Order: sequence, then structure tokens, then C-alpha cells
Amino acid sequence: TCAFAGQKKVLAAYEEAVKCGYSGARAGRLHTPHGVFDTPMFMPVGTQATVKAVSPRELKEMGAQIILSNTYHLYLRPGTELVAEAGGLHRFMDWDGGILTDSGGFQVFSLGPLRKITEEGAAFRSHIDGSTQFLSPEIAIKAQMNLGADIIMAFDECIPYPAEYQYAKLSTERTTRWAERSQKAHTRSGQALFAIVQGGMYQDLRRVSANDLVSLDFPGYGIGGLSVGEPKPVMYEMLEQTVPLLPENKPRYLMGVGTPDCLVEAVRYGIDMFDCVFPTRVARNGTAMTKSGRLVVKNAAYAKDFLPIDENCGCYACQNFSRAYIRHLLKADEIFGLRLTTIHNLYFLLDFTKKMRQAILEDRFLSFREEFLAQYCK
Ligand SMILES: CC1(C)O[C@H]2[C@@H](O1)[C@@]1(COC(C)(C)O1)O[C@@H]2CNc1nc2cc3nc(N)[nH]c(=O)c3cc2[nH]1
Ligand SMILES: [Zn+2]
Repeated sequence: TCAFAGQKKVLAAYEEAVKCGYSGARAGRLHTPHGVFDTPMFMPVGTQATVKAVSPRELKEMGAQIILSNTYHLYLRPGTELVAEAGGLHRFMDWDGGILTDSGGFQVFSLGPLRKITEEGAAFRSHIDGSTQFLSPEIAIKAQMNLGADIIMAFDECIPYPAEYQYAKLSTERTTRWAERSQKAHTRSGQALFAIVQGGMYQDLRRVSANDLVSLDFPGYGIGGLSVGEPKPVMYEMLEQTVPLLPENKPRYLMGVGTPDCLVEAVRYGIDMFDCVFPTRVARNGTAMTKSGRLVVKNAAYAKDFLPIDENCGCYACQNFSRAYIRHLLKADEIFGLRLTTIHNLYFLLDFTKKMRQAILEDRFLSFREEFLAQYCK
């Protein structure tokens, strides 16, 4: 293995356990102040310091290792200084596993009505109260040091899709300068700062972005600017161009992805970490994720279906409740219904990454991928 633990300063040290033949898939272990975690891994999204509808105890029970929170949201409400006064995000939300915070680079553009981007940073209006706000690399890093996550992200611009080549080029170059400013502003030891590769959907810009950020020597790399509505083949093409340029012995984090078919493809290209709102979001409108695709448990077809969502699933919902019961709760607007679909969807994705890791360790990942894709209908 190419253990990274040797270097003192790096906290998100990455030990690659084994490479899978004929693909970039790898099973690794990520060292953080809150534990050593297995990759490939899915990180449940807890945007506002809670993974919607489930408790930290339930997250632990279903095997969550690292969860994601958003600087943009916590900066606006309740404020990152307040979270620091509360003892940091782990204490505030009573989560003793790993936490990764996104820097706000995406949320500013996807949530707040954007005012202006300059070399200095991004001015925007809060989606909460319309107040004028400003984020820069320095402000975003300070906010994340206050939150105290184990892994924090450089402040970047997530280039919209589609984007003109010239705009993608200028924005990517600025994101690299912002990454350098993020590095300089990051003074909290015991916390790993990951850079974020941009480049839009342009192969040459992706390669320049990756090479420039690698030469700045970060302990890990996010791949940004993807899962923004582009066709999946385009996303995979960008991965094929980008991942090989990133150091083998450092973690790669594909931001905002996603569904099991995307996870298995991205793992093949050598991605280690994922996050997405998809499993928790679709759960709240009554859709369950299964290895054959989506099951809209709210549909009338399940009114008298006394089987669990998935008979082979080990989650609390599938072990104890039927589709008929969960459908009844959803139709009756009972909160417990959303909790059960959320628990199932998170367990499904967490268990799916565990199965991928096992397949890699047993050197049968490519057949695992074939079998999965054959039965999964997107
Ligand atoms: C806005 C919301 C809730 O986040 C989801 C989902 O909607 C949605 C909207 O449209 C689809 C594609 C269907 O997925 O895109 C989000 C998932 N994709 C994604 N998350 C990202 C986060 C990121 N963070 C940073 N700092 N930089 C990035 O470049 C970045 C890129 C990302 N791409
Ligand atoms: Zn289940």
C-alpha cells in the first residue's frame, strides 16, 4: 500500500489498500481526527447540521462514516461563530464521526440570487432574508475553521452547465488562484483542506486545473463542476481526463454524485468519496432506491403489499415494516413515513459502497459492476 500516514501535516491521510486490475477502482482508508474510514464511501448530506429526518444514532447504526454539511447555509444561519462557541459542529449536532464541509462555492451559485463575482469573491443575496452577503476564499476558510470539520473545501466557482469555453477558462484560472488563497488562509492544524478541480466540460481545461492544483500539493482533491445537469457520458469523459492526473495516494471526492449507476462508474475511474442529496431528497417524496431502480412506494400498487421495500435489505425500515404501512404513513403525511424511506435510502447507498469495497478487495469489481448495471434500470 502507499500509506500516506507517514507525513505529519496531512490529516486526511489516504492509505490505498488495493488496486483492482484493469480499472482505476481502489479500496482505501482515510485517516481523520475522528477516525479511520473505509473508501469507497458515500457521505450523507446534512446541509444545515442535520441529515434531514434521521438522528446521529441512526446514522451510526446504518454505517455512516463521514457526513457533509454546508458552510453557505451555516454561515447565514445560525452563523459559524455561534457554532464555534457551541464547541464546533461535531458537538453542536452530537456527531462523533467525520464531517466534511463544502465551501459555499456551489451553494452561492445554486441558491442565492447571484449579484456579482470578482477576483475578490462572490457577492450574493441571502436566500433566507435577501440581505447582501459576500464570500471570499478567506471568509469561507475562516468559517470552516470555526465549524471545525475534519475535511474542508477550498472556495471555488462551480461553472454552470453549459458554459462558453472562454468563461470556463477564466473561471477555472480564478478558482486556482482562490485555491492558493484558501491554502494561505487555512491555519487550523488537525484539519485537511481539499482543492476542487474545475474546467467545465472541456478536457484541456480539466487537465490544466488538475495539474495546477496538484502542484499546490493538497492532501485531497474534490472534482467539482460536474453533476450540474450534463449528460452522464460527458461526466464520465471528464472523470477519465481528470482522475489519472491526481496523485494515487490521495483521496478523490466526486462532488454531488449520486445514484448507484454513477457511483459504480466513478469508482471504476478511481473516485473514493461521494455525497448527494438525492437519497434523502427523493425519500421525502416517497421514492425508495433499490438495486433494480426506483420504487415509488406511495403508488396505489403497494396499498396491500405486505412485503418490505426490499426483502434483502438489512435496514430498520425493511426489517420491521411493509410497503403498505409506509405507503399509508406517506399518504397520511405522517413524519415517520419520511423517516423510514430516508433510513432505507441512506442504508441502501452506504451498503452499496461497502459492497463495492468488498468486490475491489476480492478483485472482482468489474464483474460486480457488470452484474449491477445489468439489473439496474436508471
Ligand atoms: C442544488 C442541489 C440540491 O444540489 C444537488 C442537486 O440540487 C443538483 C442540481 O441538479 C442536479 C444535477 C440534478 O443535482 O446538483 C447538486 C448535486 N451536484 C453537485 N453538487 C456540487 C457541489 C459542489 N461544491 C463545490 N464547492 N464546487 C462544485 O463544483 C460543486 C459541484 C457540485 N455538483
Ligand atoms: Zn431497507
